[in-house]
Amino acid sequence: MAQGSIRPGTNERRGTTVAAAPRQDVSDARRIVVKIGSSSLTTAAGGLDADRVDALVDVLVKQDGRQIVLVSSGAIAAGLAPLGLARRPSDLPRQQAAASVGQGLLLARYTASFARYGRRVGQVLLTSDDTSRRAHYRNAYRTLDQLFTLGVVPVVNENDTVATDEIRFGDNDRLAALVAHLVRADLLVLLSDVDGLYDGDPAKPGTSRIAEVTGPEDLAGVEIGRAGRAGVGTGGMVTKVEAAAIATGAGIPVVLASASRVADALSGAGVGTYFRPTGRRSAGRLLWLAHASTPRGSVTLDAGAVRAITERGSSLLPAGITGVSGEFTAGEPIELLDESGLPVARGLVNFDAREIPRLIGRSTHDLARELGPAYEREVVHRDDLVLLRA
Ligand SMILES: Nc1ncnc2c1ncn2[C@@H]1O[C@H](COP(=O)(O)OP(=O)(O)O)[C@@H](O)[C@H]1O
Ligand SMILES: N[C@@H](CCC(=O)OP(=O)(O)O)C(=O)O
Repeated sequence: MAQGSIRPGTNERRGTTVAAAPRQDVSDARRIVVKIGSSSLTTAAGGLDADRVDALVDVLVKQDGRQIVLVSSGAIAAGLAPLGLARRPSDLPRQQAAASVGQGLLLARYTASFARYGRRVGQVLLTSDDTSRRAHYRNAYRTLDQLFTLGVVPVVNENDTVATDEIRFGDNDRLAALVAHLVRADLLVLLSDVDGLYDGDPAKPGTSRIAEVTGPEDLAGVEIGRAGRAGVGTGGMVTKVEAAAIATGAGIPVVLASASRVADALSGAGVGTYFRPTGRRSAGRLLWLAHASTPRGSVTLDAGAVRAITERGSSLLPAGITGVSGEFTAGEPIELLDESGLPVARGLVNFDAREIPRLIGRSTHDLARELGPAYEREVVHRDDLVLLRA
């Protein structure tokens, strides 16, 4: 582990304190995505905890001059008791049934809680898959922006009832990072039942909180675990660290903190773990394409096509394709492989898989003459393509 670059902060259980670096970008942030996990919204018995919802809302409504998007998990957890389920089911249909019952209850809880301050909430349910499509991405942005304009607090969750295993986020951490990018947030705050990222399993003695992560090299050797104590969360720290990497890579700072310290986390105080931005801010939905979509198949490119898309920013034309695999329809995400089968890029394809064999190696001009003008199009347009290698 790169011990030198990790700044230890307060190890609350051991009572030692080291001053953390100031987080100016956190205190200056105006548009903020706050994500809260199931484990921070439930009672010990597993039901939705109204007091914890109120405690969160009490802080969020006091963020004067700031726009907040709340990404809230908890639909499945909230649906367990009404369905007589003792614990979170492991199969997708019962998880979806629980989410279907619980999402309404979750929103009703937020609606009542924000109403104490005369504030309204709006439900936004997103799937990972459709948000990588251009029209849907634009629409999601427009809806969220309009909710801000109207002073409504958007409460986002994954659309659990329609998401299949293949396209599911499952956890809301990466969804929150992509929403932060979608709304061009200045900050992402991930709230959990643990007060930050630890250098090992926090349940074990001798592990301590990491106050700041400056880049991926700081995480070498850190034991990032999955299971949560409460048994209602899903991704553990793995998905939180992945979410932090997505957001910081897009220029958005991240604070990972305990839900009970949300006020401090939002103020820029040295609580939790602060992940410093590593990349530049970027616009567009291509981040979604890289991180949210599940490719439905692939096409293999010859060396010239690989160079054209990686070095010249070109679209992928039929002439550069040597093979196709998988079942996909036009508009779906596919992977673009080099001749050795390694992924080069991901893109939204303009043809069905079954149409591609007869296009392979042909010029768009010839195809148009032979098959009609509809065939004079790229297989993947450059605007729908994201490179997976630098
Ligand atoms: N290195 C680590 N640092 C902090 N927490 C960790 C680490 N490894 C595993 N965890 C576990 O991750 C849990 C949080 O993840 P999860 O239960 O999915 O929460 P949430 O519902 O908030 O998304 C913590 O309760 C903790 O037990
Ligand atoms: N969409 C799901 C989120 C699943 C979940 O448990 O996520 P998290 O607690 O953030 O790890 C729900 O609302 O139950």
